[in-house]
Amino acid sequence: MPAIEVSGLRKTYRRAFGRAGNDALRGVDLTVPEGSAFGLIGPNGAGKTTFIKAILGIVQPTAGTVRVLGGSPEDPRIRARIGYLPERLHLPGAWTATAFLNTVARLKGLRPEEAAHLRLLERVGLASAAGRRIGGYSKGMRQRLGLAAALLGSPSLLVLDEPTDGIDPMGRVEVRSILQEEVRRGTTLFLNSHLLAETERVCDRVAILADGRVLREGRLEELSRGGARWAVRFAPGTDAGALASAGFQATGSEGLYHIEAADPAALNAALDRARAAGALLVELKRDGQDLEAVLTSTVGAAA
Ligand SMILES: Nc1ncnc2c1ncn2[C@@H]1O[C@H](COP(=O)(O)OP(=O)(O)OP(=O)(O)O)[C@@H](O)[C@H]1O
Repeated sequence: MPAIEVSGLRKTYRRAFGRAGNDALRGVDLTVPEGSAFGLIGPNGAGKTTFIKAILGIVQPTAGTVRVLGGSPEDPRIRARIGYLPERLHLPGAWTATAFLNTVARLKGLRPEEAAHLRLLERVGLASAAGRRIGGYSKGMRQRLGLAAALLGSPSLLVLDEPTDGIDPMGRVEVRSILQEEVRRGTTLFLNSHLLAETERVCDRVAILADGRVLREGRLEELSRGGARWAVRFAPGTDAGALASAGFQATGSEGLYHIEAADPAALNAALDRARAAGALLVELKRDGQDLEAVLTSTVGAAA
């Protein structure tokens, strides 16, 4: 059973005074497999937040169907299994983080457990600020608290709208490792982020949304077409003829070669042939497009 199954989803925001509506989603079909780490990317105004709100039952679709964790997003039993970090967080400034988590736990139908909440605050790097008023928190601290609230009760599905917004680079590394831990635990992750490097590091599937439509969807390595092609750098002085007969194509740049290898065995066999000819490997990386290039070329081609 997929974690999220959306078909023919449309959302038109009505405008006042009878003016034409604003089509935020124009017929979206999307399936998010259970246990996947799924990234939604796209330009400003593409409909990403609207899509997230629709799968959470926060906005009512104009047309189409939404199933989440096998049920309706409006079912409180389904909602209790979803952790959500919204794009714009509204936090009560006069409260402490612990009081806030206690209330969120109650709203989720969980028993407030102080020790567990403190562990959670520690996990998001807020242990030392647990007793401080939220009003005095920085933007990044507020995001971390929002993430802690989303993680309450070990949800089956984690929906995060720009989770690292305002978080410093060190903090992003921490957040990333929390998300990776959750995915390893079996949680399905649905991530909307403009930080494509984050999506690339955390997600295994990606959908590109633009102007209310899904332009591409698939496994990250399929989208980046980097699966079979490798860039290999050898130490200077290697016999170019020997490398060519080992299957490496010269690029014109000193020591840099390309090779197509369907799987790790084929890649290693080619490297063994090169080494047998005296070549010394210096650098090896996949020769695909990064997500930024995939996004800009996909959106550019559709415009
Ligand atoms: N409450 C609303 N009323 C009217 N129009 C809205 C509303 N919310 C969003 N829209 C419009 O719907 C479209 C999609 O907005 P949405 O916020 O879903 O995009 P997004 O991809 O999340 O954008 P961003 O990356 O800038 O956050 C935009 O044209 C936006 O102006």
